[in-house]
Amino acid sequence: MEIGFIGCGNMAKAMISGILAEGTFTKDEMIASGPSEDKMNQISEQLGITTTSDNIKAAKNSRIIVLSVKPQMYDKVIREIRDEVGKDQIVVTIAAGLSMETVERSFGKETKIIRTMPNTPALVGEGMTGMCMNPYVEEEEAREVRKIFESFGKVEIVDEKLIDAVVGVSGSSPAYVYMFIEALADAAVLGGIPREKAYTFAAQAVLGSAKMVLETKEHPGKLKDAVCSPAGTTIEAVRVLEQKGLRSAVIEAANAAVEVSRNM
Ligand SMILES: NC(=O)C1=CN([C@@H]2O[C@H](COP(=O)(O)OP(=O)(O)OC[C@H]3O[C@@H](n4cnc5c(N)ncnc54)[C@H](OP(=O)(O)O)[C@@H]3O)[C@@H](O)[C@H]2O)C=CC1
Ligand SMILES: O=C(O)[C@@H]1CCC=N1
Repeated sequence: MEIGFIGCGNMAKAMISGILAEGTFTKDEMIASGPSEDKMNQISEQLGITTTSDNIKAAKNSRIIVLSVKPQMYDKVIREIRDEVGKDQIVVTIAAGLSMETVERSFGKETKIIRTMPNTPALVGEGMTGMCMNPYVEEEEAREVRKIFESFGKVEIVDEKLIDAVVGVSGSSPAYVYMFIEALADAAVLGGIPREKAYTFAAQAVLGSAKMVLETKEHPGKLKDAVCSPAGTTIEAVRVLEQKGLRSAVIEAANAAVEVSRNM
């Protein structure tokens, strides 16, 4: 197998779907493992990849091993598979709060580790991943894993000390953005728009705004100013958002996520 996922929950499924949609690997080149045989059979039916309830089988047979369990499960899972992981295999972590040093300590030997922080929009090919690697990883190997992650979105190589900040800005942030979309859609419903259409209006406005930032490379403040007509509707909404502390709420919220990741 080219790639094996140990643990196949929300994040692994998003990544696998993204990889398959892009054709980076075929179904036959991927394996995933998890504790529940029933759940793994369901995933095999849904995604068409090989699944197993045996983590050792998934680890032993994969060139690249993605540890996609909750951070609290890492040590247990690594102890289970470590004797089967050779020095040529690449271990990719996606957990918040777990340093490469901690992961290497659990392996108890020199191990090629690539630490990443992806996000769930990988499912639709619009993920954002922060990535770093330890010195045992060859440049070519890092390039390959980067390419895999680029098959479902954008990738930035960062220093490991910045990964906690990546959790705040992109790992966790889809949740805050969904809350914003939900609230905007509620306001649309209040204004008389049917609920289903309200989500389209709200989500498309967020998507388009994000695209404007990425594609025009203009400062977001400048783009905001261009929407605000003098004495118009938007500046009134901006006034209320400032009054209610939107910016401060977002900064405090993202920083709270960063702090949890730092202290995990
Ligand atoms: N969700 C997100 O947006 C993001 C998550 N992450 C990271 O991804 C990792 C996984 O998160 P997420 O996908 O949300 O979590 P999930 O709970 O959805 O997935 C974890 C999976 O691990 C399985 N599992 C539990 N115990 C074992 C075991 N002993 N061996 C193998 N598999 C096991 C679970 O199976 P079962 O359900 O049967 O118990 C479950 O399917 C975390 O480390 C998190 O920090 C990173 C970026 C974004
Ligand atoms: O909530 C979490 O801990 C994980 C990490 C980033 C997004 N979800």
